[in-house]
Amino acid sequence: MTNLTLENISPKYFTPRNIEQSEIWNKNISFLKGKKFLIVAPSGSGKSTLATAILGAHFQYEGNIKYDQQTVKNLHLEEIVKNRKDGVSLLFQDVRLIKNLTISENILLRVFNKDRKQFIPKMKEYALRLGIENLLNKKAENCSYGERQRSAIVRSLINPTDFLIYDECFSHLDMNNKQIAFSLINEVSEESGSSVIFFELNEFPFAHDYQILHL
Ligand SMILES: Nc1ncnc2c1ncn2[C@@H]1O[C@H](COP(=O)(O)OP(=O)(O)OP(=O)(O)O)[C@@H](O)[C@H]1O
Repeated sequence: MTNLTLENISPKYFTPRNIEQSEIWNKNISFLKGKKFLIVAPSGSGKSTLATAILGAHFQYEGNIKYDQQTVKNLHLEEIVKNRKDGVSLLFQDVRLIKNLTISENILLRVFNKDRKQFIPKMKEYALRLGIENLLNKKAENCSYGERQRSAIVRSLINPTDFLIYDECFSHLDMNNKQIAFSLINEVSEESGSSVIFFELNEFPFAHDYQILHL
């Protein structure tokens, strides 16, 4: 997928405050593969609503979301599921690791039916960068929230989709880990040619070259 388009979308179950000023709701926006975006919005303004709508997880919005020329609302469930393997992935705000699997098992789930062994060196390298290399054999349920967040970031990068979406993915990380994770996401996405779309409460407190959009 090279183009993710939002056509005049607005949520059905609530009306965002300041919707007229929004740079996204009720506008036409095209996210081009390879470009980087930071969507800034206060709590309750609809970040998770928009992120999950883009993933095709619900259709509770007016307007249309398109994957290239295809309208997401018209896709069959199997096509949406297929698309999540290589088109669009979302790191949910609540992380969603499978609690009784180890961190490495959770990470390698994103490899699907490819040969897992070939992804192990990359997993170890990313885990080392994020300081979780000693947790790979630990069950997710026994890890702290910040450790799970770092693990989920590795999972998102192990077999990257065309569009990588992150919903407040640094919320439990200290500044040092935030910067390390941000750099890793940039490096991997640039190598794979993926787009990155961050949803954040505030702008990043460090230098970046992301296009900022206010929800
Ligand atoms: N399924 C739903 N049905 C009805 N209202 C909902 C539903 N999901 C979310 N809302 C409401 O929609 C609004 C936006 O919620 P959303 O979770 O998208 O915001 P957010 O910007 O991600 O918030 P936060 O930063 O606090 O996580 C809120 O007022 C919320 O209560």
